[in-house]
Amino acid sequence: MMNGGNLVDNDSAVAGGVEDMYGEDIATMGQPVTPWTVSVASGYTLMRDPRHNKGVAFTERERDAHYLHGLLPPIVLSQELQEKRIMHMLRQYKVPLQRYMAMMDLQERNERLFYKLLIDNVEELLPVVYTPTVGEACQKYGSIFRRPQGLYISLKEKGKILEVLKNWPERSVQVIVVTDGERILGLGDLGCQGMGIPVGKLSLYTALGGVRPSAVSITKTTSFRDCFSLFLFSFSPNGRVCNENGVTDDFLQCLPITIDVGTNNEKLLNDEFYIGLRQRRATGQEYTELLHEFMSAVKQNYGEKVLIQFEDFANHNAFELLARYSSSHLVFNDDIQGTASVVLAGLLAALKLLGGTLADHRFLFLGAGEAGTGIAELIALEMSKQTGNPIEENRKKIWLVDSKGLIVDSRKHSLQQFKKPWAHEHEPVSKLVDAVKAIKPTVLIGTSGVGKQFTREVVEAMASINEKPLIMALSNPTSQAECTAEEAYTWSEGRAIFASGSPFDPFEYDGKVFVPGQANNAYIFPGFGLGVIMSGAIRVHDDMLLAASEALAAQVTEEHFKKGLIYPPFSDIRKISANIAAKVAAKAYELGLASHLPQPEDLVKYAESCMYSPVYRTYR
Ligand SMILES: O=C([O-])CC(=O)C(=O)O
Ligand SMILES: [Mg+2]
Repeated sequence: MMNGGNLVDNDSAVAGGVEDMYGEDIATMGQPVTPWTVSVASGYTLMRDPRHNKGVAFTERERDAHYLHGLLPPIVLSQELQEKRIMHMLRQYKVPLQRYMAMMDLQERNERLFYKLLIDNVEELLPVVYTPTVGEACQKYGSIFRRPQGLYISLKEKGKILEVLKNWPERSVQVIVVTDGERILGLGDLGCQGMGIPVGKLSLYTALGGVRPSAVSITKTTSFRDCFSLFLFSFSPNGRVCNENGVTDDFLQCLPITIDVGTNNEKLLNDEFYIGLRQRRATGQEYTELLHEFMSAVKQNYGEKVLIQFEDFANHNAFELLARYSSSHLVFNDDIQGTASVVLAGLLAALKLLGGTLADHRFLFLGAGEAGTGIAELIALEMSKQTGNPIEENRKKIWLVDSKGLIVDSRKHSLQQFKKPWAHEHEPVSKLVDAVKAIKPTVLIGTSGVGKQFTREVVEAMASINEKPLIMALSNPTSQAECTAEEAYTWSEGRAIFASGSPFDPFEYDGKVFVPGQANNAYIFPGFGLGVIMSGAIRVHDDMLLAASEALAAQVTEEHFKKGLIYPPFSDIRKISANIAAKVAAKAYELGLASHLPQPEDLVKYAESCMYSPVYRTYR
């Protein structure tokens, strides 16, 4: 039974909170906790433990109780002042990668301070720990490598994956984000260096969605043997030292994983600092078997209810993995489903500006991969919900262009499976601008992974067809965006409604300030995951994605619309995530997929009470 764990006094579990999953959440903030299960003669180890370290914020009483005197300068600072100091330091760095490295160092040193910074300064720091900077970090991961983060599973571990999972010190993992590094953002194959993505995504799970973090504390790395010898000296006030596995903490956690099957990136293969297997990618049966072993081992080790988020797999594997495991595992593909949900939310909100219903619009995509076809399908599904029309009818309002031109019926025989539903009757059209002129879309969506494809001609064509062209340039990072905010506003003479995957600054055109929205799946997956976890959902259902989209769209207010925004600001993300979580959980209960019974009465309040808070706890 996973109860409050050892950081919280078990007797004082309070109302609210997910009692059997979370001990240390907002609902228990006021109570003192024991930072250390195995107390030792010197507090030095406590200070080196990122999960419990507070640096100069340790109070006099804590310094007394935990043998810290002399190990710290005399000053005692508040967490707020520490935060101010580090923000000031970060702003001195002009190179984004330096900020990224400073943030990673902070995460490794003082986890709560890291999350406090991230939560309080989300709009400023999201581009540092996430897109676009995380993309550059992955490209240079070998050169900037310090302490390993996350779990690496390579071809070398074939046949032993379960053992490797057991090397990870946390037993109670709740969310896994896994990549094989083949399609990192729009940057392509970065092999093992894709690890930056699962690490970054899981930081957002915690900062934006309140799911417990993934960093490892020293207590939990203690082996049974170490525990035993320490046990001879002392034991913790609540009497719990280690269980028989040498694991001292039952909290449910996040786990970043990279599966290394090689890389086809020549530059990395020749890079002396590359951290992965120096071989070309395994494919076919070898790949399938490794992934199958992985999926089975995860279920065996962590049980049915661990949420496995697939991230940045190449198209040819992403669809298949999702299809193969969605009936046996709790799986979610962020690039297909998360992106679809966030874009649909933007469209639902944009209807207030554009008028009409979803079914009144025509959609053209550049890019027919995971994001493109995932979004297209969810739009068609929502249209069906709204109109009662069969989904095949609705698909006809949605057109996709790939690298060979408009997807049309005459190409059907040579198309990959996931593109086939979008092959409608039409003459072949090879260029995007001609497709815009032929299809006359009201909405243009870029999911190609290739930058600068929405040229002046394309945007002007959209603006000549539509009073308010809706243009979404979703490819990440910024370098891969189909066009910039400035280009969209200028070339449409200030008429475009624009959103992008990576952030752009506000832009002034003709005396008016336009604030571009960020249509990034970071709006959805943290709240979505929280909703799945708090309801104990056993499977992901498309209706849960639709519920998430509707919940996000409902957070856009009149004030946002006035600025041309179709997404609420990221600064409100914790509240937004709680609302998304509540709607997703409600849908899981309605569909009979929830296993945490009975259903809490007020799901929003419940979600909020479960969320991790980065404020320092008071130590006994
Ligand atoms: O990471 C992001 O910013 C969004 C995403 O999933 C991707 O581009 O693959
Ligand atoms: Mg992704």
